[in-house]
Amino acid sequence: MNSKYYIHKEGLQLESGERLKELTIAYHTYGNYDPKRNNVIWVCHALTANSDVFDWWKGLFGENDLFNPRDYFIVCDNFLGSCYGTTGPLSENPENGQAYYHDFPQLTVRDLVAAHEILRKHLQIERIQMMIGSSLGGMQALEWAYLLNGELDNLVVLASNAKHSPWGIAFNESQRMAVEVDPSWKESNEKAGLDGMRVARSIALLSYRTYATYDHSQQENEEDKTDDFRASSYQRYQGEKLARRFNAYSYWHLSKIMDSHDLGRGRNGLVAALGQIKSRSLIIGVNTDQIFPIDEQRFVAKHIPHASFLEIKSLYGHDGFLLEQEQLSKVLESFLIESKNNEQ
Ligand SMILES: CC(=O)SCCNC(=O)CCNC(=O)[C@H](O)C(C)(C)COP(=O)(O)OP(=O)(O)OC[C@H]1O[C@@H](n2cnc3c(N)ncnc32)[C@H](O)[C@@H]1OP(=O)(O)O
Ligand SMILES: N[C@@H](CCO)C(=O)O
Repeated sequence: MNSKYYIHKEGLQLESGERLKELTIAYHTYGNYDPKRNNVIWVCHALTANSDVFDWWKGLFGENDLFNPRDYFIVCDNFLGSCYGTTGPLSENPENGQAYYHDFPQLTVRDLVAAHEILRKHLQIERIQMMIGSSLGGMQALEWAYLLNGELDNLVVLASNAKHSPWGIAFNESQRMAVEVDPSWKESNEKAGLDGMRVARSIALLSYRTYATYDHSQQENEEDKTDDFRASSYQRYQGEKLARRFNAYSYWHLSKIMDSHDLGRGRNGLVAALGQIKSRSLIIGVNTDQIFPIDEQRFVAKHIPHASFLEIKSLYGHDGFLLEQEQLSKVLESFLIESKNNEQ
């Protein structure tokens, strides 16, 4: 992946009151600052992605895509608690030299944003032309946009919300229950809870896709089948695919982080908090999203002073934000052109 690493020796005070003594942040940058340092695109990735945005968001980010290293200085960092290089449950706890495993502290979206802010200062980025985040990444982007003032020109939030819903929390709790009933979850090693996580990913996928997605991609070719259905092997394969690249501790924690998301907590509620966001904003929803229904994005757009709402169409439900690059590329290009015209 060729990540870069920043080690922040001062550590981080968490919202819970606990403290991470030392913090490593893994990140990627592509391109260079323009002479005015006004070409920074910062990406806040979603649940199981990583900082290599050119790898997982091709079609939107790449050498020949809208966000390319000739025109932009692109930054993406792996967020706190994940497992792609930034401090997480498998990292060494400086207090005892062992991996944190079950002792990793509970985090909130605000802690993740505090880590992004540490990296922004380390990279001496004074102004971000556009921040883009989707799903859990969109939660971080909104939270960070609330905290930034003149430093952020444009905000793009995709398939996300301002406070996680009871429906979303229920899906997350069901996934944690799957991890917790795995007998190996009680152990302290890298493989603990992996069977449970396989089930959890299968549950999650039902919220990321739709009836129509499965109807389209998992129909049987044989008429008289009574077992071994394609949809069954698909669910199992998806669990397996995640187990090859993730760990159950991070997965468990990330779902808790998502549940913690409430932009209005301690800030006189959501409407007041959204009203404080100064950046020009584009809030995008996927018409078939079952887990972050588009009314959530309409609400966000309605209460940010300089925001517009846009709906993209997809067969893929929530995961449409990762797959509909062509539609996204067009709308984001227009958004950036309008933004430049407004500046002149
Ligand atoms: C190191 C890394 O990999 S890092 C990060 C990469 N991932 C991320 O960034 C997270 C974001 N990405 C994602 O969540 C997903 O990749 C998405 C949403 C973009 C796409 O989902 P996918 O799982 O690739 O697509 P889809 O749902 O079409 O499934 C295709 C896979 O299922 C397999 N599959 C399809 N039908 C079946 C079936 N009936 N039975 C078994 N397997 C099946 C395909 O062979 C394919 O396998 P492959 O991924 O090994 O090639
Ligand atoms: N399917 C994506 C998005 C979830 O919001 C992921 O695993 O990161």
